[in-house]
Amino acid sequence: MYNLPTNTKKWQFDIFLKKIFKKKTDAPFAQLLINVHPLPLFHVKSPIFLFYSASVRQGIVDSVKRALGDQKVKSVVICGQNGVFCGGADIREFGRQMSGPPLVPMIHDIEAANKPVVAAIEGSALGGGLELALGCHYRISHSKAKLGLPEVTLGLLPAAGGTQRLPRLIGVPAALNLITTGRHVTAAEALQLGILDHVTEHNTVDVAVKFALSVTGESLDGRRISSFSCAPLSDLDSLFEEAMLKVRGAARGAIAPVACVQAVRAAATLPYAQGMEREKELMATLFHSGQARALQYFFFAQRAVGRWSTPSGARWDTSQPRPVRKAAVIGLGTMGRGITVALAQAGLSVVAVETHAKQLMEAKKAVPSMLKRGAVRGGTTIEPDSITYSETVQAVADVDLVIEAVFEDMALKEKVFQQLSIVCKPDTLLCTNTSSLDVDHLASQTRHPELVVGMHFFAPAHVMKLLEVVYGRRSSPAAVATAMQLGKKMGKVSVAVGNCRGFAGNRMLKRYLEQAFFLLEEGATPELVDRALEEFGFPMGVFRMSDLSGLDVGWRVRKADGLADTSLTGTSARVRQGCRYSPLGDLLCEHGRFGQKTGRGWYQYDKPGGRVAKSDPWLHNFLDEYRARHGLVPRCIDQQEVLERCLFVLINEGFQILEEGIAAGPEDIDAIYVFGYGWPRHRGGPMFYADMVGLERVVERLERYHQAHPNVPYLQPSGLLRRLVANGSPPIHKWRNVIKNRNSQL
Ligand SMILES: C[C@H](O)[C@H](C)C(=O)SCCNC(=O)CCNC(=O)[C@H](O)C(C)(C)COP(=O)([O-])OP(=O)([O-])OC[C@H]1O[C@@H](n2cnc3c(N)ncnc32)[C@H](O)[C@@H]1OP(=O)([O-])[O-]
Repeated sequence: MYNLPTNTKKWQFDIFLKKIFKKKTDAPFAQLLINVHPLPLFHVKSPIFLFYSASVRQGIVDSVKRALGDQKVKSVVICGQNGVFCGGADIREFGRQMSGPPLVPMIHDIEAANKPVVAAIEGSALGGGLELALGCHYRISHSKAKLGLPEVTLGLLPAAGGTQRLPRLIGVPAALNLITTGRHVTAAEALQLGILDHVTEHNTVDVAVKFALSVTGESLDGRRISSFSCAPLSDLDSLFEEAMLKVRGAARGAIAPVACVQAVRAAATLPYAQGMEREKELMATLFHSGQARALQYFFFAQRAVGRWSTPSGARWDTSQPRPVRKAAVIGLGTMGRGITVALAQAGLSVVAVETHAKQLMEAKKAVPSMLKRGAVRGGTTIEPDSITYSETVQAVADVDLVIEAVFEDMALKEKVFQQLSIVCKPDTLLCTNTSSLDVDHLASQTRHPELVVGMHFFAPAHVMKLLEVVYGRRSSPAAVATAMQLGKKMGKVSVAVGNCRGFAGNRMLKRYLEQAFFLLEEGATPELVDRALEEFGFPMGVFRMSDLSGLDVGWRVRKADGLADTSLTGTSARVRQGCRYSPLGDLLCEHGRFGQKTGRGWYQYDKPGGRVAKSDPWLHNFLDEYRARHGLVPRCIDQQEVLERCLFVLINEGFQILEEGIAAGPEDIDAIYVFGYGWPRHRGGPMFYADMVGLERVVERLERYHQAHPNVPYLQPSGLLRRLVANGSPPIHKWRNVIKNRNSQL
């Protein structure tokens, strides 16, 4: 077996072949194993996209041509390098001018070859990588490999024959599922589906070589997938109608899944060549789309947040995380239970503490069933004794890290941190799951404030991917690094943010919610506002979401802030600290309308805990009376205004957060909103959306709404937003430079 360095030039490859031929001619098996240009993958800094980097594609095209043209070569094995086959196209290249030999003809040449070509798959065979393997006559894989056509997650479709060959190989229903979801499958599932011919635990290339030798000279007619027909289906139309309904329902406006269904339909209804034309046509509708740009931006954004930094100069690559083997959770309410489950699922031993006997009992029942459901979903098994329960904080004396998740009340949390500071080992990290309270204040309750950080989980904590890691003024780099790493170990996307009221996510959400309330005052209805946001792509509009999370949660915070005072009348009823305020949410709560949990909120539900929201005539009367009482004349509000007021204030607060250094870059805010608040991924995130809409337009609209509502100061465009526009609205990947120059802190 011969390996070539990745940057092998064509002429070097020729010399390599000459040397091989010279040396091996007398070898027993004259069939030459052509390691068709080792395909390095995922070496950071190494080029990943082998098919689209012209030189690599040229290298592959040349070596395959040479191998296929050489009479002495009886079979070919295509394999990767460093245990990875190929992750498909280099996504970074999509924004650039494409060059070099096209992918499709190369795969055709391999498929049409008159000698067996075997793909030896290790690590990943994704996108164009799997499409190459589908062009081969046989596919051998290592048992740990992952395979898939994830193009739809990048706003694209498999455009190198994947939509035409996969349905012919494994059938339309299975291919539809893989292509419209973009999910990765294990080698075992790929074998069961019929994608693979053999799975091995051993050296895949060796097995592939032996296999390639064993099939030398055999007919390949039955091995050229493009010549297959799709397995007949009883009712093709209803299958595709159903599939289209399903993707449209799940896609919430994303266009790639719809195009994927159309492309697979072509495979089921058209001859291969016409199907390939259809695939090409559909890819052309996606390739330069805004959604594809948004999804490809987000592919890198969610990886960029791992490279965190803080204003004090702490960074991901210079801060050493501490090992965390044993953790504790204080408070076993809804959040505490979810965090306990997530820690156990990450393989940690957990001490779960609840001082209220009833709540402890309920948690002891709930947590095991949550773990069981998780085990079924994730195929994971949890050691039954990995969680121990206790009624006293003393039980956490020997843990490495504690997450406090008691009721959202500062006085209660202060007491817990004072206790922990006494009970725990001096180097134990003390973390709080508060969603808005002051982390620095809690740190000041302890002997080691440098070991205090926020770990803000999102409900349900064992399901939601987002984790805001909140660093305080005195949090040490090691404390931040440890929390970030633990988050990753729990399968979370951890985003480092600074300590301020509501941190990043909830701080922006407050502005979004307030604008929604103001829109109701001015004539909108919850239905109109929610429809606009759901058509934009949110899974739930702001009012349906509030009903789900409970109106009383926000009410408690507003009361704690001294805002929720419905005894005020006249103009002062709708003004707080000189700014406009809407008591609508407070009034609803005073009517006991907390949302789904009470069966009444902004909508009505068939019973307390009901999930299906129905318009509520009571609510509409209540709004009419409220407007009349405050002399508000309702006006016609369209979806555009709803979107601009709700989303642009959220975005503007995002810029304010970047300006203050609370978040290091736009990717952090976009990851927070996509993974924590349902911002549609195919819109990239709030900051990317602002870049797409145009920063000038965002400024112009905000100024227009501020003129109309001068007592809403945060409608004024933030300084950073104005500065970016003054700097010619540079593209989003250049914003960090503008931020850096302004903010010496960063
Ligand atoms: C014609 C054809 O039909 C079409 C058109 C296509 O083929 S479209 C392309 C289809 N292919 C994909 O969608 C595969 C995408 N990649 C992944 O799913 C994962 O990467 C992975 C393979 C499962 C490995 O996960 P990982 O967790 O081990 O490492 P990582 O942190 O994710 O990645 C490690 C580093 O590699 C970078 N990277 C990974 N895949 C990349 C890719 N395809 N292009 C460019 N960079 C990539 C990534 O940004 C990171 O960089 P940095 O942050 O270190 O600077």
